[in-house]
Amino acid sequence: MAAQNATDAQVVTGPAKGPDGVRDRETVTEQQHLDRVYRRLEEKIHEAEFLMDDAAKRGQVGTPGALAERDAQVFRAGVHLNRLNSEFEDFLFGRIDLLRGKDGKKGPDGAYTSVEPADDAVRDGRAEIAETLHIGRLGVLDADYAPLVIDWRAPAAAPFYRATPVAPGRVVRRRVIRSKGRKVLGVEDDLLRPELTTTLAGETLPVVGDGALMAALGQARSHTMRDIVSSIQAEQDLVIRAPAASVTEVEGGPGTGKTAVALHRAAYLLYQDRRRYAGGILVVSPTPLLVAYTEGVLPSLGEEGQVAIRAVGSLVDGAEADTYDEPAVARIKGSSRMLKVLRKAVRGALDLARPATGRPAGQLALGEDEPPAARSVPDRLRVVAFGARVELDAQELARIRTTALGGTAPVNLLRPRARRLILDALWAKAGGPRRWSDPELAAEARRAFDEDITTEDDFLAFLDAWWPELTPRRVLAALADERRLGRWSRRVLNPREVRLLARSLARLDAAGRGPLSVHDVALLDELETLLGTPARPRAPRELDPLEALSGLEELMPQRAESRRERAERIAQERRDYAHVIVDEAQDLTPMQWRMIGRRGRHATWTVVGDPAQSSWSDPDEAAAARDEALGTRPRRRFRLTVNYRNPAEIAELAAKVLALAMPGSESPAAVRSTGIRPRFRVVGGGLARAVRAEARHLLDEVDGTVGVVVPMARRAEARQWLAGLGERVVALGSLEAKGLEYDATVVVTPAEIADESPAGLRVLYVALTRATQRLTVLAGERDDPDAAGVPDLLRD
Ligand SMILES: Nc1ncnc2c1ncn2[C@@H]1O[C@H](COP(=O)(O)OP(=O)(O)OP(=O)(O)O)[C@@H](O)[C@H]1O
Repeated sequence: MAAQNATDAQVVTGPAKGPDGVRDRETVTEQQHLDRVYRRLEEKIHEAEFLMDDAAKRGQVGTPGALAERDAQVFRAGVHLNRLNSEFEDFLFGRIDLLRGKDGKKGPDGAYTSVEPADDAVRDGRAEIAETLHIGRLGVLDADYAPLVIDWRAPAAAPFYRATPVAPGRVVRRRVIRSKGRKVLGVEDDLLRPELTTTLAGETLPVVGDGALMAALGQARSHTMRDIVSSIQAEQDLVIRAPAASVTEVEGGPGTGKTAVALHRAAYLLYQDRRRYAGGILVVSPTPLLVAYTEGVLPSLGEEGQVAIRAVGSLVDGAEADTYDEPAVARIKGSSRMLKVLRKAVRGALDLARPATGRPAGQLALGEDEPPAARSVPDRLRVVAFGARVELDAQELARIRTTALGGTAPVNLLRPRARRLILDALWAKAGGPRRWSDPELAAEARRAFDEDITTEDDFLAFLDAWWPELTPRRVLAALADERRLGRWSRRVLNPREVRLLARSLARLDAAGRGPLSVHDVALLDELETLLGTPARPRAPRELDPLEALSGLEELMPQRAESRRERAERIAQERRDYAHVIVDEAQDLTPMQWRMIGRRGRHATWTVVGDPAQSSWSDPDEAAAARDEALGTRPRRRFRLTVNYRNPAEIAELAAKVLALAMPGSESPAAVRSTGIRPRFRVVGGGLARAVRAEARHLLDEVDGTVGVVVPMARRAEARQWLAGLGERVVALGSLEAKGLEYDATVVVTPAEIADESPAGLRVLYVALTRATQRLTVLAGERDDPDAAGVPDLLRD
């Protein structure tokens, strides 16, 4: 690991490569340790199987005590089996050799806890290694409870990530072990106190190779993200292990590891406090593509099904957004001004249909399949009471509705109140209060009166039509009527905005069915809160006593749902999380912040983002909404400074756009350079041909993936351009590129991307920072390319 804490973008080169003999010997040493670890794991598997067996027998005894004991044993044994049987690519990946510490105290993992060396640990530039720790994905103790492997999240593992030559603590040598399954492939060392002569078991400490981090960064990319557990850098480790109190805010430019850090932090929090966080962490991602790209990371860290990772357009159950609004519409839908409009809409929506003049209540057409908006709102109610007809007319009904709607309670929850007011009015009109002088008899008569009326089918039909239970989708669809929307948004939206918004929602039918955009989903969520869901009797759920033990389901194959199903179920059942992680936070609109805020009212938060990559046009408004969602909770801020994704040559080009997009902001320092400069091509004989040719060229150049980033408006056609080129290449709209990375990218017509929205330059900056190895820029006419094909925006 050569570049630990390479905050100034310089690779701290490790010591010279050891001779092959030393390398082989050290590899054998680590192989022996790994063999020991696996032998111990096998013993544990046998133990676990025995426990499972034994527990099953105890279960047959059948007393409550025996059952509880069986449950606990099955659970523990199951946890072991499940973990031990997992195929880890590199179960063991690190080792640190440490000096004697200040005191002799040991932690629960069997390692010494002292961070600093004892005063006399070094004498005359000589020291002995007093402790060697191996770091891996899970902790393993030997039969005597001595640590064979320390879990990467345990406090004792922190020096592996944090020690630097400037502040080495007790660490003398840090070793990255490359292994696959049971085989050690090689080791790379990093000497943190090169000035010392250090001995290990009497021999001079051998040191081998360098470049573990660089090897990781240079690897070909696939369509799924890898974990970085063996090469987390010091500044990243500080974020991952930051205490979960209140809000942890992380900023950093493209490629600084924000997403990786956020996911590793989720795993760390689970390790720290499983009771609190299991099933209770929500990660919000900007796009379904980024969800798909990142969702394998937590399972590879041994945390399966415990964290809900959801795209911001999929946070509302049953609403899967697959459409992007044009920027002007997105801007309206995302703005907090929409809150005022929606507040009016939920109350106004009760009057959606035209009054059905002259039609008596009880003869209303209320066909089940009829869309709600087509139903008529009755303008009078007639009942028979005390042998006479009693009627409430349109004016009286309107008055009752206004009274019922007073206050801010959710509209659907006000229906019982409205019903009561109607019965009061009918009772009064029928002369009920005058008929009985005895209060008890009067109360009895009133009860009978209410019961008679409310069990009439006609009355129930009236109520359903006059105060229907509104759904968020129905109200959203109601905004598609320009005149109605104009009324509800008076002095909030201007006529042009009203037109744009209404037109964009015309995609939905009257019941709100139809394609939703990402921004519609936040509106639906807001509407759900404003409308409220009336309590309904629930079907009693059959309880299995084993379910009381958290995490058990995933261990019982015969009953288990798939892991993905489980994660989805957790997400559906939970509305309020213990920890909310927001990735690409700079892109959230005020309405989206409100939606996410509702899911983390009692949560602690980790918020990662980069203002320079924001595709939201009004950052101040979004910042205000973010403040509101996060409330007054104290915030701890971190900054990541090193770009691990882009080689310096690509980062340098992107920095030119950054200077235009956000003058004065700093680019993160690229940690490596490839010597390969970005390529420029001018679109000559047609865009499709040029893009296809360039994609082909790059597929030959790299082993992994190629991403072709196009303006949003060209998204659909771009997929056709690449047809038949295979799975390594994908086309994506500029907004979809967020958070993703490819070995090589083609950025198509930068000026068009920049012109697509007020935040277009920042969107272009995102597009230019996706490549790990190669970048080609294809300039169109609007790019005004120079003789070398360099677009105007990318020139010095
Ligand atoms: N310590 C590390 N060791 C190895 N690889 C790393 C490390 N840190 C980051 N990376 C790699 O760098 C790349 C960028 O990381 P990541 O996507 O998390 O960055 P980001 O800050 O979220 O970027 P963006 O803002 O562009 O979305 C990933 O391939 C990640 O695996």
